[in-house]
Amino acid sequence: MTTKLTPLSERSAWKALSAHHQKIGDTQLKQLFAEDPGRGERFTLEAAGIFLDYSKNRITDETLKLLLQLAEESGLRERIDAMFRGDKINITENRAVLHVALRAPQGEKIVVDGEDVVPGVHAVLDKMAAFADRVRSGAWKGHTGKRIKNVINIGIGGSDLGPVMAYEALKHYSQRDITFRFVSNVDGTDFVEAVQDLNADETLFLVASKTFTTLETMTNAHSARDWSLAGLGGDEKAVAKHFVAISTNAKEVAKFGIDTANMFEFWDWVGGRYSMDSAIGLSTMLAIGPDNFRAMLDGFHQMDEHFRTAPFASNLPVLLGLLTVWYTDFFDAQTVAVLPYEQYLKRFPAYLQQLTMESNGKHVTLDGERVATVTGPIYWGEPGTNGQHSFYQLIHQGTRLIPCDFIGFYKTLNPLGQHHDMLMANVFAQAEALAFGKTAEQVKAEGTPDWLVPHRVFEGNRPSNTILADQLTPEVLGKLIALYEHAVFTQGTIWSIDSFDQWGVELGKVLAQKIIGELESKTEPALSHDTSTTNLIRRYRKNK
Ligand SMILES: O=P(O)(O)OC[C@H]1O[C@H](O)[C@H](O)[C@@H](O)[C@@H]1O
Repeated sequence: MTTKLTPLSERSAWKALSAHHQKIGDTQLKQLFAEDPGRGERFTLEAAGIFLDYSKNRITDETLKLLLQLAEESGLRERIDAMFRGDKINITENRAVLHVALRAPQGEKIVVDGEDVVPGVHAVLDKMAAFADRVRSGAWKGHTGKRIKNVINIGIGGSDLGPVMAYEALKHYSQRDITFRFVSNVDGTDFVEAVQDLNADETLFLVASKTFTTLETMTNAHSARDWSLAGLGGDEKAVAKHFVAISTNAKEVAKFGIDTANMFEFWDWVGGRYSMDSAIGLSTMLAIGPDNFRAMLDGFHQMDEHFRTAPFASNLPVLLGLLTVWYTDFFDAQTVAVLPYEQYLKRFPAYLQQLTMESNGKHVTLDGERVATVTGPIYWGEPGTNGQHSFYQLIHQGTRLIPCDFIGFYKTLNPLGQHHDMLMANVFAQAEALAFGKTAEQVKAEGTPDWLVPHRVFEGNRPSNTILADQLTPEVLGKLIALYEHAVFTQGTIWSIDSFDQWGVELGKVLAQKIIGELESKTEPALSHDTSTTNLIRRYRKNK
């Protein structure tokens, strides 16, 4: 970093926000709505076909003004420009951060190390499309001449969560005569269960790994290779028809035994958790076809352009990101619940967990100083209405403040009687109940005995966003994901952290490597761990 950043707590907007929070922090949403009849319409924003109602947040016009000022003071504009320009803003890995280039239309120019990366992106997309067409049409044959009926993606983290989420989200558009499965865990059960009813001669494995060195993925890929060869008469030549690789690391791909002609490339400027729209999305393209995949990319791009060009006050990802900072740092909210009222988005919260928490789970600033404020909240959630019958109790009546993002669609992909209206009624009802609650007077007026009244009171004043879109199409999915990607970027910029590295995952990996040897050694290993770890290892060795 060339210029040293003003520490967050010394930025004038931050100080003003602290004072402002003292003043309005306890103000009730009920009061804010009563005082301002236009609030429910004014605090909304529609862009790129995504509608956001943020009126049920504990904010006033002044809060918004100060949050937007904080974005300016934190250099958000410059950071956005730097990212889109291909600057190496991932400073700890000295890398550009260019997931936006993955959806840049042909003809756009984004230069990294003197090279325009956009033509390469489109060359890979074309290669993926040609391959996907062959597999989907049956032109691509397995080793024994049969068509591919099963596709198994082997990957973990960003090489799994994005593909699974997108496959589930876009299942409506998928080719139903191909079975898709996803193997990620190094627990052998994951692989064994995924293949137990499949024939090797009809099964294609996609080995997805940015580094192609990840322990879990390589272990699963080797087991897949053994399983394939066993089912195909042990002929090594079969590998070429049943394995393709998706990676940035051609050397390791070749070492594994996959012909690099069967490799779909991406680049070090694509972070794992930002890679589901790169070649890592090959399973998605195989499922929904190249046209739908391109429509998804177009959706991403529309949100990218909105984020890049819209003034902050009318910028969806900026507002979403700033509101999260507001609750995390001033209300001590530790989590954000993401609640999609759309069954197809059932894996969206899990996907967002890596996107948000691996990005902003950081405790040092870009300057290497310990942060002075709290950073990345915990994201979690389940699709509605299921969550309502499980954990919503705590959101409504517990002691914690949990800001919620409700996500819903005007139209369902599966019209069925009254189902969709019922589903959406629940979105609106939950947000209303959280915000406005139910007073003791109201409870009493219903004839509730006095002793029961406190139990039945809803305090309200629980904030939420409601995000609405037309229908869950590939394009809309792209927009939604980009919305969160850029909201995470906005948060990371305010906190002045590197949202694009993930050093926190390293230590456990290194220690596990050592312990694997200790668990497997034939002779009693000399152990030099703490007494707890030593004891656990000994106990496992004795009982395994
Ligand atoms: O794609 P790979 O190189 O196999 O990495 C898979 C995942 O593992 C790492 O540990 C990181 O925490 C993730 O960011 C990454 O997505």
